[in-house]
Amino acid sequence: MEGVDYLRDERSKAQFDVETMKVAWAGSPEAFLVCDRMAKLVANDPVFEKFSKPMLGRKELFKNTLRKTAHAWKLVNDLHLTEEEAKWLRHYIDEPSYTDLQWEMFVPALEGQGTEEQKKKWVPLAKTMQIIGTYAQTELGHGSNVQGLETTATFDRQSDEFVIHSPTLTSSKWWPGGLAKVTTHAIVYARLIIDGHFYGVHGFIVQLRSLEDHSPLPGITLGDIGMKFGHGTYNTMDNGVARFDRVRIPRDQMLMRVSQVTKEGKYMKSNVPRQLGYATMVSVRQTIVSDASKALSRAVCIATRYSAIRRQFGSRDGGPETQVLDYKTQQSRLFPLVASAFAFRFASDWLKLLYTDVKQRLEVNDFSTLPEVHACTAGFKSLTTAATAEGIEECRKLCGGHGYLISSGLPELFAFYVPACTYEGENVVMLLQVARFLVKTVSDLGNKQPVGTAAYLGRASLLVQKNCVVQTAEDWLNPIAILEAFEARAARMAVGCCQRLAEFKSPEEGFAELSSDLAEASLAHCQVIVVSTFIRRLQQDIPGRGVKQALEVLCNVYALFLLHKHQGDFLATGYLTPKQASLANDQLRTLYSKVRPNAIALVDSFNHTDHYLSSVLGRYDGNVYPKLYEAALKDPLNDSDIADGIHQYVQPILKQKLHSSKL
Ligand SMILES: CCCCCCC/C=C/C(=O)SCCNC(=O)CCNC(=O)[C@H](O)C(C)(C)COP(=O)(O)OP(=O)(O)OC[C@H]1O[C@@H](n2cnc3c(N)ncnc32)[C@H](O)[C@@H]1OP(=O)(O)O
Ligand SMILES: Cc1cc2nc3c(=O)[nH]c(=O)nc-3n(C[C@H](O)[C@H](O)[C@H](O)COP(=O)(O)OP(=O)(O)OC[C@H]3O[C@@H](n4cnc5c(N)ncnc54)[C@H](O)[C@@H]3O)c2cc1C
Repeated sequence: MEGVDYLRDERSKAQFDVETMKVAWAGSPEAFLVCDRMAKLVANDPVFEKFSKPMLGRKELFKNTLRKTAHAWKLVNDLHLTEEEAKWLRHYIDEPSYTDLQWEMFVPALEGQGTEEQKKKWVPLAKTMQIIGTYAQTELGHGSNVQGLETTATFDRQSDEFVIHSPTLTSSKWWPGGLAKVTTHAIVYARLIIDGHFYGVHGFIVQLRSLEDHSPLPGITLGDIGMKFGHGTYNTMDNGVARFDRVRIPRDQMLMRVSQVTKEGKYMKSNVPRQLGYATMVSVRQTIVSDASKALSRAVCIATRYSAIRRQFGSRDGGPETQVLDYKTQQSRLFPLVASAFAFRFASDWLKLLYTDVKQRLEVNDFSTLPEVHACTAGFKSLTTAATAEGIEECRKLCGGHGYLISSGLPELFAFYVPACTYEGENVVMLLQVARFLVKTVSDLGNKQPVGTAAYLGRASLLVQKNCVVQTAEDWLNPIAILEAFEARAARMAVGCCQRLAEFKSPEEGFAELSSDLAEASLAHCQVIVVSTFIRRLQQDIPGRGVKQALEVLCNVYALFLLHKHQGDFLATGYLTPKQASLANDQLRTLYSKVRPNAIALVDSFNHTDHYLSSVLGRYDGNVYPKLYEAALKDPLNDSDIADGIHQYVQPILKQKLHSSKL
């Protein structure tokens, strides 16, 4: 029956004001209004329909996304949307497309690495979509090792040009989004060569296609790299390959904020560190953290609503069976993920502030906080994407068999999300960047007091000696106890690694040998920051009936779940006793009971539309079974009772005359 809310009873149990929680989740009343408006705009526009996507072939998928992207751009202009609104519009359209690269990478690369003159020329062209650009860094042979890229940019003094060339097969640019069929320009990362000397990898603005007829320019070979994991998700995007055969570009198309090449061929370094050439990656990693909370919130919304509808076992005297959401095992798998979505949300808000601060500093050539911001963005990127990818898969399993149906929304979400663990810095490689920062910080403790996110390491000598004072399960509700446990474990792991590094012949050899331990120490460090960010968020004013209390429960769930998951670390580093670890787990069970009545209201607070969720299991009204049936009937195989191929391939088998020996 239409109009019935099958989750009404669940919603009535909420102990907090959902509307205010929506604002807390969005970040501010203004942010909530923008998201809400853009979500509804997309949900109510038939052009953005996406339920038929799984049935489309590759070419149709790609064209369908081009059509949606063109419509979105028209809306941006017709409705005079701000950049922020346009970003949310893209988000809710929910289809990887060339515009992701245009806005998340091409424009930021121009803005961050271009000179004032270059920005003046190129940024307006990009922002009005008169040119469409991508970020062409990765090659067939190298992705993580940026300094190992092989594409060359050789300066030709005579013509005042750079010659962009792909000298080997492995130097082919490979992966850039939009490159295969759409983009007219790219920031191509290449080794700069002047008079036979190498000057490291730099970014160059290269025009790829004619602005008249869209054909590739002479000397440039472009193509698609082929189908990717999952069907209807990343295959909407034309990730591409590019080869350059001595393609000439004017000298002023090298991005010259970090270093310049004069027309005489002199290489000049600005007063800025070369790492600024990596600034675009910092910017996108920060966005990826924010996207992690969105993707995880989507998965847990589906799994929580479905778990309230789904019933198995426990019926007595013909009464209703137990909602699977009431099983402690279901809660212990699901509620930490709900809590993680909130933790990542607040961590990303904080990271945004940190990034905004560093951006302002970079503009006035203050590079002092760049290493810390790089470590934070790299570490958070790794922590949040790994947990989100695992979380989406866990949500699929939490939905039992139906979770495996495309109509559950979870397989496509997983396929769409999982490359985030690889792109923009492979997750382990990113943790090793955090490790470099940690090793430096710990090694320097005698000379320099660490600040910001590493400040707790300044108390390392104390943290390696102190023991946990928790005596009861209730003691684990104290944020000071929680935070100290995380700091002590992280400090002990980092200090332990540094002590063992000293036993090796060289730091490089030690770093390579201990890299697994270093990656674990880095994760522990990042968890300190995420937990402390959540705790600090709760120290702020949070209006609304019961909102702060509900968030406090989630904060404790997040922290104690991590403590339970990594109790091996906490015990091995000697800060906790097994009894204290067990008390934490007791408290965790109590906390799950506190989350239970609020479960549906918490996921309602994400304010996700049914369009965005695209999940029969996660429908707002909980009308799962009739809609599952309806969705199944729409499968093309159900167009007729007798499918194509039955007469040709099945009936002959059924009608075969068997020899008696085979009977
Ligand atoms: C939200 C929308 C999504 C849009 C779709 C996304 C589509 C995907 C796009 C992409 O994937 S684009 C390609 C992204 N590629 C990568 O992320 C490559 C990963 N590799 C690297 O980032 C680096 O090369 C490295 C692994 C971090 C460093 O390797 P290496 O040790 O060789 O570095 P060096 O060049 O020698 O520099 C080391 C020095 O620099 C510091 N550093 C490294 N990165 C940064 C940075 N981003 N910002 C600031 N500083 C950085 C590093 O810590 C070292 O410092 P020191 O220890 O020497 O002080
Ligand atoms: C969907 C998608 C979209 C992308 N879009 C773009 C784009 O628009 N533009 C672009 O330029 N690129 C893009 N990329 C490429 C992406 O940035 C790279 O794939 C990524 O940086 C990882 O590099 P890699 O493929 O070389 O992995 P590798 O580095 O080859 O990783 C393979 C394995 O080696 C390990 N490893 C590597 N180095 C080390 C080390 N030092 N220590 C220990 N272990 C190590 C890794 O942990 C991993 O397990 C995209 C990739 C994907 C999947």
